Amino acid sequence: MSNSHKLPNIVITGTPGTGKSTTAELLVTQSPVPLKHINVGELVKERRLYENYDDEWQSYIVDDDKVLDELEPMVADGGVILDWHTCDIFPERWVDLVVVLRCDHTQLWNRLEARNYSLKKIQENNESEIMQTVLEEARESYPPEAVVELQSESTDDLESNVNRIIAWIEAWQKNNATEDSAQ
Ligand SMILES: Nc1ncnc2c1ncn2[C@@H]1O[C@H](COP(=O)(O)OP(=O)(O)O)[C@@H](O)[C@H]1O
Repeated sequence: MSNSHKLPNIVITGTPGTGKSTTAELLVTQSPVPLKHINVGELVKERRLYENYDDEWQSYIVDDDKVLDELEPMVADGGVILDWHTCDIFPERWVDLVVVLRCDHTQLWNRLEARNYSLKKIQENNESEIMQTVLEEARESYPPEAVVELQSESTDDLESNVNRIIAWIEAWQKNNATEDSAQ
């Protein structure tokens, strides 16, 4: 995708509560280039891209094929931020950068408690963060140079993460412009 698009697609992933949406929203407002934030979890709900709802885990059983069909035209032109707690379903060719947000588990616990998640769901997510499940998933699904792990525990982290992603986008554009003119 990087060869045929003027802007990169970026996945922002991480355990629920690590700060994906907050980071994506700030990135959209601060980016010098236009970016579109897609909260994939919201999209799944709005467009019913699920098989059913699991009461016990309080979550949707997502229909991956439906999600991919829905997203394909949206990512085609680049400049999209895909915000989701999982990343391995997105084809490698769609994605130019995968940002995995991380958070100290005590702080994560408090954030999820503030969301009124059930104890079971808080424990599940907390354990997943400790086991760095999403990071492992990203590393298994994308080339090492495409995966960046960033802490998201403070407002300073938030600002510096957004600045780093913007710097990365600018570098990507420069490389891409060089590739375009060389063709
Ligand atoms: N870097 C950060 N520093 C402080 N609070 C944060 C940070 N990132 C996220 N938060 C807070 O944590 C909560 C969860 O953030 P959110 O962006 O909704 O997470 P996610 O999209 O990963 O589920 C929100 O209340 C948000 O304000």
